Formats: sequence, C-alpha cells, structure tokens
Amino acid sequence: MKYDAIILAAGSGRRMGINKNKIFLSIDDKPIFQYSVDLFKADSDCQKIILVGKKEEQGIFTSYLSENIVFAVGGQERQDSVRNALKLVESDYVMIHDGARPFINQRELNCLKKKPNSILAVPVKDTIKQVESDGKIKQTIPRETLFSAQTPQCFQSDLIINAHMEAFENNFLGTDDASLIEEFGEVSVSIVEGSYNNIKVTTPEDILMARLIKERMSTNG
Ligand SMILES: Nc1ccn([C@@H]2O[C@H](COP(=O)(O)OP(=O)(O)OP(=O)(O)O)[C@@H](O)[C@H]2O)c(=O)n1
Ligand SMILES: C[C@](O)(CO)[C@H](O)COP(=O)(O)O
Repeated sequence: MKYDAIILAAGSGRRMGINKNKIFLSIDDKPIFQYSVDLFKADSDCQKIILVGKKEEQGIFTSYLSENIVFAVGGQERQDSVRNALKLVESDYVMIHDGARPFINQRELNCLKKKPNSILAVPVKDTIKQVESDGKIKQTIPRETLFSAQTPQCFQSDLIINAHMEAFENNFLGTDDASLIEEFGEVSVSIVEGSYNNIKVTTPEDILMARLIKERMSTNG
C-alpha cells in the first residue's frame, strides 16, 4: 500500500512544563520528532511526509524538508493541525502520527498497511473505574474490552478527509482521528496490537522513560 504520512509536531507541550515545544527535546542526541521522520523516510511505500509545525517554528524544520517532505502549518488543536495537513495528501491512504511518539517501528507500519482503517493500540494494564463527579466509583469497566489508542492511525484518505470535514462542521472535537470516523464514517476502524514502547512523550517522567527505552533498544539491537 502506498501512502502519505502526516507527522504532527505543532503542539505546545503544556503538560511537559517546559518553555519549548517538547518534540525538540533530544533522546540520545536526536530530537524526538526526527525518529518518526527517519522511519517514514526509510519506508519505500511512503510517498510523501507532511511535517506539521507551528508557523513561528517553521525555520527549525527547513533542514528536514525536500521534494517529498513538505511543511504544513499547524492549528490551535491537534485536530486542526491534522485537518490542515490533510489538504496536502495525494495518496489513496494516509498514516497520521504524533511526532511525540518516537518509538514506532517498520513491523508496526507493515501491519497497519495490511489493514487499512486501523490504528495501533495496546490493552490497558490497569483496572479502570468509572467515577462520578463527587469522586464515588460508579462501576468497574471490564478490562478485556479496553485498549489505549496510539498512533500511527492508517486510513483511506477520502474517508478521513470526509470525517474531518464533518467534525469541523459539527464542532466535534475528538482526541484521536479514529474517533472522527467512529462518529461520522461508514466503516469500522480496527486495532492492530502495538507495543508498550510506543509511548507519547507527554509529562516530565515520559522523557526519562523514553531515554531508558532508547537505551534498552540500543543494547538489545
Ligand atoms: N495544535 C496541536 C496540538 C498537538 N499537536 C501534536 O499532536 C501530538 C499529540 O499532542 P500532545 O501530546 O497533546 O502535544 P502537545 O500539545 O505538545 O502537549 P500538551 O497537550 O501537553 O500541550 C504531538 O505530536 C503534538 O506535537 C499538533 O500537531 N498540533
Ligand atoms: C492521538 C493520541 O496519541 C491517542 O492516544 C492522543 O489522543 C493525542 O493526544 P492527547 O492530547 O494526549 O489526547
């Protein structure tokens, strides 16, 4: 399957609590977002990479751009950034990926490519409680049915473009792209079981964890 990849790097890293965009933090001397750029660049099925950044940070991305790696300006919310990037998609399929998730691998890309309209996800490990606003537990949700959504999320381009347009027109804000197809699409989205290594660097302890994961990967080859 030939596809275009969207790499999202236009966030602000509020939860990281630092004064800069977290995707520029280094893991083993390489910026977090560059791990994904390198992987998609090495996949011969990837036709184009759309790197989404803040307008004021565009200069930092210039050295990564080429004929097949283009820049799109991000929006206020993650969903706005994806919608802007989708305007540049030309392939029949698209993978949408958080630049803040550095540890995806070729095996996972290959699994997604075999199953269009699928996302990486992992089974939740904790016991999940649904809690009322007063702090009282309402119920325990059966864990066997629960998965944590990751990226990449791989879709037929026309389906996800339509879902984003519908979401925009209906003021629907989802926390991932699959949720827009769940709401407005006419197909089911499936999961491909991913890896617990595919963390999203979100809070300060995640960067420590990411450095440990990288160290272990380097040691294990
Ligand atoms: N307007 C936005 C918001 C987020 N992202 C990207 O979407 C991914 C997941 O978002 P998140 O972890 O929430 O990133 P931040 O917005 O940077 O973090 P925070 O919510 O803590 O501010 C990241 O790769 C981030 O760069 C984006 O491209 N555009
Ligand atoms: C898309 C995502 O990575 C799925 O886990 C995630 O939802 C994006 O950001 P969030 O702001 O941390 O929800």
